[in-house]
Amino acid sequence: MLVVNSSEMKQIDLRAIEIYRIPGIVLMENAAHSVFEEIAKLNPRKVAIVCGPGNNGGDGFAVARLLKTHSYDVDVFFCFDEKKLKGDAKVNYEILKTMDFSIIKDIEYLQNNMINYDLVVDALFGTGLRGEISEESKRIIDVINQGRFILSIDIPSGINSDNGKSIGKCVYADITITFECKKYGHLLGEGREASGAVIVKKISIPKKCMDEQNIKTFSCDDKFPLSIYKRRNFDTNKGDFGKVYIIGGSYNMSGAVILALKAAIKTGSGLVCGVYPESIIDRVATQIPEIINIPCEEKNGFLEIGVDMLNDIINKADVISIGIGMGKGHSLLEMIKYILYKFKGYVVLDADGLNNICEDISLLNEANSKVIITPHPGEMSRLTGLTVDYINSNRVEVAKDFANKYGCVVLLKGSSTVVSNGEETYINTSGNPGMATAGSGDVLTGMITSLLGQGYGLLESGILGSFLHGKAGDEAYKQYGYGLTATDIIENVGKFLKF
Ligand SMILES: NC(=O)C1=CN([C@@H]2O[C@H](COP(=O)(O)OP(=O)(O)OC[C@H]3O[C@@H](n4cnc5c(N)ncnc54)[C@H](OP(=O)(O)O)[C@@H]3O)[C@@H](O)[C@H]2O)[C@@H](O)CC1
Ligand SMILES: Nc1ncnc2c1ncn2[C@@H]1O[C@H](COP(=O)(O)OP(=O)(O)O)[C@@H](O)[C@H]1O
Ligand SMILES: [K+]
Repeated sequence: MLVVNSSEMKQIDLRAIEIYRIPGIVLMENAAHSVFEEIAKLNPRKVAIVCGPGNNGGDGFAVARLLKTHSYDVDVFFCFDEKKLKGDAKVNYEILKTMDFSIIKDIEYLQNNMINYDLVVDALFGTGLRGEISEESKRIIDVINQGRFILSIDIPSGINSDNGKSIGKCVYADITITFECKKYGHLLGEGREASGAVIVKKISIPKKCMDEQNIKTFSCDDKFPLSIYKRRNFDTNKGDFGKVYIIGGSYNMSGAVILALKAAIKTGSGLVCGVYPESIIDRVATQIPEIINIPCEEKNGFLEIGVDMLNDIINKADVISIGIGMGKGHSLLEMIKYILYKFKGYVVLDADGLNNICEDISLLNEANSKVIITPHPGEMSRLTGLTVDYINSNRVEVAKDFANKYGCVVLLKGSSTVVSNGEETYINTSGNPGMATAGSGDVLTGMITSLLGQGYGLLESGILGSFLHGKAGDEAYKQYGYGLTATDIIENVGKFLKF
């Protein structure tokens, strides 16, 4: 499903109005109808609609009229100066005034009588919200949040529709009805939680008008990423699913590479090779009998792979994952460089693979490998010099820009993972806060490595991998709640890999 920011939505609306000659008031009426339809399903006894001074408030006024004409008991709250109203919002406000509507100015009234309302509609601010919100608006949001059931129109008020950040205070809705397509704010940051269940309704904007916007950002829903996953022929053998190498681990850090190797096997790889320091062979080999062990020379507990062995790996591998639990050092950076120049297959760079290349990030541009990087915001901050806060406020742009600049696929981890090849960008929202646990990212790396080996492309593996990782985490959550572990995620992956 398409995802837009506020400026893209505005351009779509403007084109619909100016080029396709659909009056704005018709769009607002359609928006109001679609909200009315959803409210009717809830069959409320008494509804409070809290309206703001812009078109989001205009939607609210129109919904109030539709409810009233269908004999619902509805009160409108409007705590702003009516002189602020303009355009279509003003038209709908004026209509209400002709209908003997009680438009209540005092939000305390709602607070004191909340018990009487079984539905509160939040039509305070939509995609036009900018900057800080006043104490007065915060007070209104506090009161809305006391509602028994809260429906937000377009986006919960207080959420920045471009990045999901709460600008001071926000409504926490049970459901959000939005128009034509999702906004970034429904999927990212606090907005993901604040939106509740998001329902997308058509408001008669022509498909051509949408297409002309040339939107290349998408949300992942159940159907889409799973439809990438291919059924296997009966007549297959283990060699058909790629030979993948996971290079990582150090004397003090063996768990991460074990998790990645297990995840690769459990995601369906036929041949998984673990390349790690020889001193941890007992730990790794006893944990995963299914892998091919390639113990290597080491110095002070860190990998020191000779050129002959590197060449052997490069010749045999379809996919090489580098970095997990590997540590940082000059010879490790040299090894990564060597692989990136010599190897023409897929490379997954994660964790210390990324921490090592921070010193010489331009090597990504010179790479002959096809690279996917899987940083969390901290790693992305080290790679780019941007702050974690900036990265989290601009997740889509940061991932997209990096992918463009360095010619790789970027999978930016977090509660909503963003995957971009610079042109197309996907936002994944499967997963849960229980997955913020040590080793969870190592599992994702193993899964992506495995999918690349099975023939999925860089972008496909990133999208499918992050989606499956989240789904497996959601299954693990059902069993163990926030006590879920990285191993529990691995155990649940297979549930989604069947037909
Ligand atoms: N376009 C269309 O065709 C359609 C659009 N539709 C609907 O329109 C909505 C977008 O409407 P919008 O652009 O009028 O913005 P909206 O969210 O109501 O807020 C603007 C108002 O809030 C105010 N305000 C802003 N920031 C503030 C702050 N920090 N603190 C306090 N006040 C602040 C701002 O004041 P100003 O900055 O102008 O002084 C202005 O008065 C969209 O979400 C959807 O619901 C549907 O009808 C379908 C068709
Ligand atoms: N709140 C959350 N909701 C969904 N997924 C999450 C959440 N927190 C973390 N994750 C996922 O868990 C993984 C954590 O990876 P990472 O930070 O690299 O951890 P580690 O280094 O311990 O393996 C990422 O895939 C991330 O997207
Ligand atoms: K709203």
